[in-house]
Amino acid sequence: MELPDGGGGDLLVANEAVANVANQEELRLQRLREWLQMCGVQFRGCEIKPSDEDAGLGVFASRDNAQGVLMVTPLYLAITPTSVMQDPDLGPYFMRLMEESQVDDLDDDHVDDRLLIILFLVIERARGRFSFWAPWLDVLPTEFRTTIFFSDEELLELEGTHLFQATKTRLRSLKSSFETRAKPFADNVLSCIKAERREVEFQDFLWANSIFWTRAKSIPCPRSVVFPDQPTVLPASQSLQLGTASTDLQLDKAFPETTDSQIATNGIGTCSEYEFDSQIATNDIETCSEYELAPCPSLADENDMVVSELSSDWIEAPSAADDEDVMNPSTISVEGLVPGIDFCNHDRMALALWEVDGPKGSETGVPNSMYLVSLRPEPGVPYGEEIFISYGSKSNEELLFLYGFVLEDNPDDYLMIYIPAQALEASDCSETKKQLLNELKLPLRYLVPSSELRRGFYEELNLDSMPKIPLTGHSWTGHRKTSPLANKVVFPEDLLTALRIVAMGEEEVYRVASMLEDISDPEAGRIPTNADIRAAVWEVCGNSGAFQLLVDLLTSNMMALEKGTGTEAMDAELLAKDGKARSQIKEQSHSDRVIKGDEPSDCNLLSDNKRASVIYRMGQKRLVRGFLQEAEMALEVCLDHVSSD
Ligand SMILES: C[S@@+](CC[C@H](N)C(=O)[O-])C[C@H]1O[C@@H](n2cnc3c(N)ncnc32)[C@H](O)[C@@H]1O
Repeated sequence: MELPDGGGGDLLVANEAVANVANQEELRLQRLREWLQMCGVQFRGCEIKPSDEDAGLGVFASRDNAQGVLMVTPLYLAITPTSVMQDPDLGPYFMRLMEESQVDDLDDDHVDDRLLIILFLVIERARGRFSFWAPWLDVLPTEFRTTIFFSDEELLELEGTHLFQATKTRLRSLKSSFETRAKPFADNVLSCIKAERREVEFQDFLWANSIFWTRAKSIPCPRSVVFPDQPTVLPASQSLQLGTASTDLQLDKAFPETTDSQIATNGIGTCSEYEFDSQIATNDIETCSEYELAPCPSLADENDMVVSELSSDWIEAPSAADDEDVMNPSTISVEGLVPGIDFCNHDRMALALWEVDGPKGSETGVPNSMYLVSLRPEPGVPYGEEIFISYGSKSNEELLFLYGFVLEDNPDDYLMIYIPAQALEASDCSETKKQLLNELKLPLRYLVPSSELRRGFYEELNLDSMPKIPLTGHSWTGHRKTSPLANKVVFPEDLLTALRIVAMGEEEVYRVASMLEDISDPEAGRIPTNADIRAAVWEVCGNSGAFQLLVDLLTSNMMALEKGTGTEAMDAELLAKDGKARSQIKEQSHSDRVIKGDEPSDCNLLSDNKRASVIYRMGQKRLVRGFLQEAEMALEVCLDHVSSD
């Protein structure tokens, strides 16, 4: 057919190219489905396909009124430290690596369970078509929107936020880990096995790292899966490679049934996936190790942000699962990837979740499996609707850092308030203060949920519940009265105690020390308790120094944010213009866009990374403003209270 103008030919070529890509994608998906089924994954009313939400692939109802168990993945398919060490091809290399790493003890670059899985992914991907996992690896994302993938220019959109430093720190530590551990190991292994590539690059490591953190879960595994009774039994992947019709049966034998009781499920309420936020909210430095964008609590440079450990919510906080382990020794929490269920996208209000079925398979008929279950009431999920799970109540800071997306007006946002180590270091009697903080196990950084603002001074006054004054019964306690408005204070008591300690002047330190001395009697075995220390600090300091320091900290926090990227109002304007441009684009028909060959150019349209950054940083500015107002009002109230005494 003759085309009316020369441009028509180009358009045809462009459209053909688009169709070609779509066909390739469909082929890859088909291969994935067949592979998953061959591996024993059961689809019971759902399928994996591209998500409408610009979120890559997702899981969708494949029939009307889908309900109950929708997908089952046998746990022998999970990639866990155990499965890596038992891999028929790579296991011996990993065993040796672990042994060597124990001897080397390279501080930061030791090989932990997570690095083990990340290295496994790096190598399997480089093996290409020789990898047993190829059909799964082929459909996994190759591009990420997490901040470690931001260009330098995009990263500047985060200047002044916690994520700015955290991203740089994370990249530095990944680089070091790649050079000292990952590359030498992976290149060595790849030179000894069948593989498409013999060398790996830093980008491969970043890819594997992102795949792990965006998809890994803490799985309450039956003990028999983690420690199979017969380690010499043919491991899962090798049996599968044989490609026999009875693959499933062979695999089942790899993990013999035990007499252990049915393992506990990990649904909402019991699964720590859903409790990660509360872990953070405890502000406990020990339990908060999953996600620490915090400044180093040791006396590092103020700007030396660390991400000592980070976690996705696919990886849940350890506590609940650990509790489960203690209560039920037949399960052990193991971090790993579970092909199939790992395609579920996040919705904080999701009505589906994953659970683990025990050795008897009483929920699914598949012993030792993970399953996706929809709790949507009758009539269930309609055909074609996406089935989401909740990754937990996550702030935009976490979502962007760990998964590469944010939620507008995220109700789970929080503000990280930290006391710079320098402020402590530069203050009077810093050593004594450090001792007090250590004694009371008070960290220097706190996560304050945005929801706290709902009960602050700027909400309706509520004087019903009177504050509790810390009383220990010593003659010197109870003199300092608390303002009746103290129940409006939105900041955690631990943060206030830490601030009181850091803000103390020399004289106050001596007074606290002398009060504690009063009640000490080492010969009688009487030493001040933590409650005594808190009470003494309260008696001497009250709240004014703490609130003044807090106001100063939040003011400088706001200045850093605004110096980096402008005011909250400027961000709001950027988003409003972007929103307008986006809706205009939506109005254009899809075919229109295909014919034009690319996205309409609109200078108001923000790139996805920039838009996510603006949403996140605007939320941070809003929170700093809100908490600063609260701190200023609290300071005013407590100064009034002191002067009226
Ligand atoms: C566990 S994977 C889910 C499957 C993934 N969509 C895929 O294509 O393989 C998690 C990733 O999915 C994407 N994702 C999940 N939920 C999302 C959401 N609500 N909005 C945007 N992206 C989302 C993010 O890229 C995230 O890092």
